Amino acid sequence: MVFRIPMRTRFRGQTAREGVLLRGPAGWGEFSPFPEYGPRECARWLACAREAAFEGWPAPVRDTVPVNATVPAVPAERAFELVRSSGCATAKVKVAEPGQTFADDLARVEAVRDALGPAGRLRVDANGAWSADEAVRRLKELDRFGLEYAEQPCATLEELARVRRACDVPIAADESIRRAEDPLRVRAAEAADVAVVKVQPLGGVRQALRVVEACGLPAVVSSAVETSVGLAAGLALAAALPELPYACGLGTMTLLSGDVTADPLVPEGGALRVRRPEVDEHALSEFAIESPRWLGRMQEASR
Ligand SMILES: O=C(O)CCC(=O)c1ccccc1C(=O)O
Ligand SMILES: [Mg+2]
Repeated sequence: MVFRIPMRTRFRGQTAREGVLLRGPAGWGEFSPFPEYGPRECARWLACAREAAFEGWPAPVRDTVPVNATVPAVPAERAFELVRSSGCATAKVKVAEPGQTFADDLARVEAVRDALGPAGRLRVDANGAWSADEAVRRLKELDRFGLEYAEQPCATLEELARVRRACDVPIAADESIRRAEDPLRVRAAEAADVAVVKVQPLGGVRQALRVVEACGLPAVVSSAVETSVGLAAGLALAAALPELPYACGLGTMTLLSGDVTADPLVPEGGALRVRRPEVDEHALSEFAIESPRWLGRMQEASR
């Protein structure tokens, strides 16, 4: 069944999340690759949905997973409110949004530090938008608000490595880790201190566990802004990792305007309880759409 759920705030240039939910003997799985992704990339997203529906996941080693509040490129006052109401002790702030200035970033990050208090952890995510020189300058400036790390400040591994050598802020690789072979490149280039991993692009929980092991870096499990069905797969990965030193980016349910379960995976006291919510047929019907395009995408991904 195909769904379309409007987002509360534009994120990654998107105003709604669409995808397919499939049901198998092990439960529901979500297939929701972003619109621009081709069949080869989509095949891994589909493998993740199939694992969820037909195999299930490895046993968890913890029963709660701390999460960060995710702060889109919103005005400072909104950012403050978002973090305050999240109950999270860690926040991730989007910076370098196209059409905005560095003054906007500084104001947003300052507001988030105010909302968190001095003990909170604050990370920024530039989605690869800065050059290496720009990143070094801007991270040094933003670090007056105390940064836990900077996620993907630049696009390439070479740039990430240069920034990592030139400033004290730890570097996390996100877009640089999309395929199973990527972590080894990140490690070889000494480009990052932290690996951000997402279950759908990596092809499921088992595959992602292997990727993290091969990478040898501490992992942060992050969502692709999924329904609770997709989030549950990320949560299963975070719950099964031998070590989890950082809060995960799985607190994104509140970015969507609705969910396919009556019991959404939203953080309580800054953490998610490890579980797999039941899909609710009534909630599902509210967001169901007809879409031959999505069924075609799924077919192409299975070839
Ligand atoms: O990490 C988080 O806090 C939430 C997930 C997130 O930011 C994200 C979600 C979808 C696509 C890209 C990104 C990103 O990390 O840039
Ligand atoms: Mg990111």
